[in-house]
Amino acid sequence: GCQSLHSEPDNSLYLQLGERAGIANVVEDLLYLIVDDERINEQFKGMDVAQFHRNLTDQLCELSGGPCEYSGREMRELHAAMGITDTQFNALAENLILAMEENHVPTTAQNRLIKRLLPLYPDIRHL
Ligand code: HEM
Repeated sequence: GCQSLHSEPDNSLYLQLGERAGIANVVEDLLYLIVDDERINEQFKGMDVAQFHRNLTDQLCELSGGPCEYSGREMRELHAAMGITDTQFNALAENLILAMEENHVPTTAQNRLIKRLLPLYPDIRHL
């Protein structure tokens, strides 16, 4: 009841994901899945793996209500030239779900994170 009167940010998803350390593990496993996935691995050739890991971890931390600030480039600016197809977008989402499964993230939390990523779709897919 009284809780809703305070404007505390909701960090329950962040906690379900295991905080920043848990998210970092998910992103690491996501990277292995990307490398093995013929649908998308060509796009990722030559990227800075450490920077990608740090920035995506910060982004998912922030999006889940955690105390992080994404400091990478805008989604549209990053992905505009890549010509990303719907199939490729879905492949990445699928790999993220698999990486969360591997880290025993509850299905409800998986769904909540995917839901928060969907608004980024228009900025990521081929424009
Ligand atoms: C929900 C979907 C996605 C999210 C949230 C996302 C997020 C990000 C973030 C945060 C970065 C910055 C990492 C850095 O600074 O290096 C990034 C870079 C990148 N993304 Fe995505 N991305 C998504 C979908 C995709 C898809 C579907 C592809 C290709 C199939 C893709 C290809 C790349 C590549 C190649 C980079 C590295 C760019 C570079 O180093 O210049 N992304 N993405």
